[in-house]
Amino acid sequence: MVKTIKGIAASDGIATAEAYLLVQPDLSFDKKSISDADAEISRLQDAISTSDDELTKIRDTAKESLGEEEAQVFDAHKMILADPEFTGAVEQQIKDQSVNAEQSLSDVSNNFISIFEGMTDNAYMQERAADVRDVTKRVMAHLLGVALPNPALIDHEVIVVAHDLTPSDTAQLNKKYVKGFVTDIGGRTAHSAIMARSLELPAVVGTDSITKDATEGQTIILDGLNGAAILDPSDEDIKHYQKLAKDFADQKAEWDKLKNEATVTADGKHFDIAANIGTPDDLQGVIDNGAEGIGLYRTEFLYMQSEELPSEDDQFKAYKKVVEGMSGKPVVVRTMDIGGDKHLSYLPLPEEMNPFLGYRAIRISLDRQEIFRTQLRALLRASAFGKLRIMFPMIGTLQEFRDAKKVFEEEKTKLVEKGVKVSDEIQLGMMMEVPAAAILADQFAKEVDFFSIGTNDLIQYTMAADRGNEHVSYLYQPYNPSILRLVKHVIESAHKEGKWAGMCGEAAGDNIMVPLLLGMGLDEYSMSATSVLRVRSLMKKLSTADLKELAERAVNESITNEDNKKLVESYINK
Ligand SMILES: C=C(OP(=O)(O)O)C(=O)O
Ligand SMILES: [Mg+2]
Repeated sequence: MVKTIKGIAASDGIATAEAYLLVQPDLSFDKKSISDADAEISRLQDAISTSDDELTKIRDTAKESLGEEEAQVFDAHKMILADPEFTGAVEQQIKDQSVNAEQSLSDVSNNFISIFEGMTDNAYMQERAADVRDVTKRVMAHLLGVALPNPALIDHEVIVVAHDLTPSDTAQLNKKYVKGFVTDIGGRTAHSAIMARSLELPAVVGTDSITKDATEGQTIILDGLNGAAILDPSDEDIKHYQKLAKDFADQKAEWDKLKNEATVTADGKHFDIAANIGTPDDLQGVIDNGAEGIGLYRTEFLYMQSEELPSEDDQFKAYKKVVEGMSGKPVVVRTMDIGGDKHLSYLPLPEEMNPFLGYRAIRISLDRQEIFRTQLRALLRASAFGKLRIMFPMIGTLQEFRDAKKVFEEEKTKLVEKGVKVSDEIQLGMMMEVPAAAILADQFAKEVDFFSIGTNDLIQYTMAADRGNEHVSYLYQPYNPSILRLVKHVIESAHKEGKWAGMCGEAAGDNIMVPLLLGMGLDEYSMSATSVLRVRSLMKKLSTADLKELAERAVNESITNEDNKKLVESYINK
């Protein structure tokens, strides 16, 4: 029977395919005493050998579809299974303590994990903890006879159904077969949603219940435009959505015509529309969509896709590729923004009650300066190949900005002394995403070269509402006058000091927000590459002269987010 599940529209597009449940099974077990140790060891060996066969298959498929680097992690898993120190210890404990294989595996694995995680001065060994955890899960699933989802083995078109997808889960999806995803939790500005938009994968998040509603192999229509998943659709539904998909494709073809045009409003004012990227692989999408620069390169994805801290040379290659690939157009690179919902398996962070308010971004960089300095050296070297700008994430105090700038200057001086070529025109700016900094924007503006407003975090922190929590997603209110006042203050403060202000949060590509931002004089708009042409088309129809007054009303007269949504809608439809 047809069932429609509502959620949050996270990435545009419509897709129809079979459901693939990416759901972690229950791996809990009871401790049992056993009398026949040999039989128990043979059960363990069967589970290990099945896991090993499975890993060979996964590695080969991953290599073909995702590349050598992504496949290497599975080799590391196979090595653990082949390591007699690990498997021998599990067998020994079964014999010595007469316990079941599940208990012994769990004890030995926990022991290895805590030893590896304790090696705080050896990043390589720390990484092995994540591998042991993963491989233990696989063997445990076989011991318990439950199925573990293996997304790397997907070989036909599917829509992934999951409770949640981490950014690294999302990075591993093979676009050839995965046509979209739908999750129980999450919000529009969570990083997996942002990645879905850059991968052009339709996505619906925050449905609350999709993992319970959908069954493996069931047909799903995913409506990423309106935020719905239709399970077991009728012929009529299929026809309706085919029409919607066609209209969307026609609309996109219309926008495509603007690809080689500059972004100019109806009254002849030029604005820069830039794109946000996560990896150098996203560059093609930026060029295909005619962006006038890169306004945010989220470099943490380079760290997340690596098995260890990326070396200076590896980083240099990635940054050079992006800067060079943009052929002289500006590229704003943000230094590593780890923490919150972005993790590195090889850099275990302390368990925190509130990770978004914790040890993250510039706070880590200033504390672990060897990581920060390596990144800055790689960036400085890449600066010789194009128009590089650097910004720091999560700056909350002027002291943090000054400290980060000092480290940058020190690394620059050292490289110049060594005769390394670096650009003398690198602008240094900051993300405006912490309310404390936005309120003091007038003071920061004297010391930075530019601001880039990160509305995803600025809204989360101003409204005190977790950006990834669907239960409070109604508080994601970009047009709320409280947010608009902060944004206006940031833009005006920049302009007073002769600096520029951009926005790289998701709101920069929002149809209601854009007219307000034009009215406030925002200089640069950076968004998912797939939004660039839609926004260029919108700006062509707008006149900044009228919008100044509209923005004034939105900031000074309106009280709610809804008021402002209506205000802009009635202006556009007039
Ligand atoms: C652009 C932003 O950064 P991120 O989404 O990576 O936190 C933001 O916070 O708005
Ligand atoms: Mg942010």
